[in-house]
Amino acid sequence: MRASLIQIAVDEGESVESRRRRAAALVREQAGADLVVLPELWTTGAFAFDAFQAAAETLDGPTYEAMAKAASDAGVWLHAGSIPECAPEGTVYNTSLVISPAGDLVASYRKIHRFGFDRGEAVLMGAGREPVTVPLPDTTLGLATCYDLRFPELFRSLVDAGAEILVVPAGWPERRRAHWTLLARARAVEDQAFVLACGTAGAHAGVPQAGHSIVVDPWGEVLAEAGHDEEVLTVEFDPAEVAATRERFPALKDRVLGLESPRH
Ligand SMILES: O=C(O)CCC(=O)C(=O)O
Repeated sequence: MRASLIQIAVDEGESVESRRRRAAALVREQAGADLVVLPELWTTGAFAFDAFQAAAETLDGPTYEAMAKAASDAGVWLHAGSIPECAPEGTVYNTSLVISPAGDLVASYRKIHRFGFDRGEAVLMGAGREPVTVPLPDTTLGLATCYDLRFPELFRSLVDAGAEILVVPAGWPERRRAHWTLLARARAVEDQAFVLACGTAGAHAGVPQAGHSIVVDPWGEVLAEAGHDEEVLTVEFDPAEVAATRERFPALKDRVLGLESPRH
């Protein structure tokens, strides 16, 4: 499988429309890849809280339209990152879209763990409730978004549902870059899965972004890592390595579920 992670720059000086055009052009340039991934909230920026409401769109809105066309022109599976989704009842969610090479929306995932404690996304957006996996022809994707990376139980539920490639679009800040790399590797090792974690470059709302998109194999080895600036990170790997790793080192089979409460 050939995957391209588009670590697009999200800077304040650029309009949403311009960035959408640039993202579509970058997706088209990935013709020949099997899977292309964009980051979290790349239309507005993950920290541009004031922009969420105005930029919120429906699942069939302008970002889906532009990305569906780009995916079908390039003939790729596209994880189009996430958008501020305006749901029919008016709630805004941080929602990822997966689009087939025919341009169909095959899955959407509303971010479950909202970031910000008592501000930002945590108060402005609704929380998703449903983990989502996406079957591709030869493997299965498990979807998570940014802050979700800190919650291993979500990833275990994706693995239990058959996920072999964990795709994590993010808008991770530079300040906590060490956590990003460490957590991406931890999720890969403990879940014996590929992790494709695609962040943004640039700076918006006073928050410099980490970049450093990363692809980790089921043994925890880093297959590729981007730098700090806008970049397309391309990597080739064999999804069958997941089954081989789980067979060779069957730690997942030793899970003990339903533990009793700790004794005091
Ligand atoms: O967990 C972190 O440090 C960053 C999370 C984040 O920026 C987000 O979920 O938008």
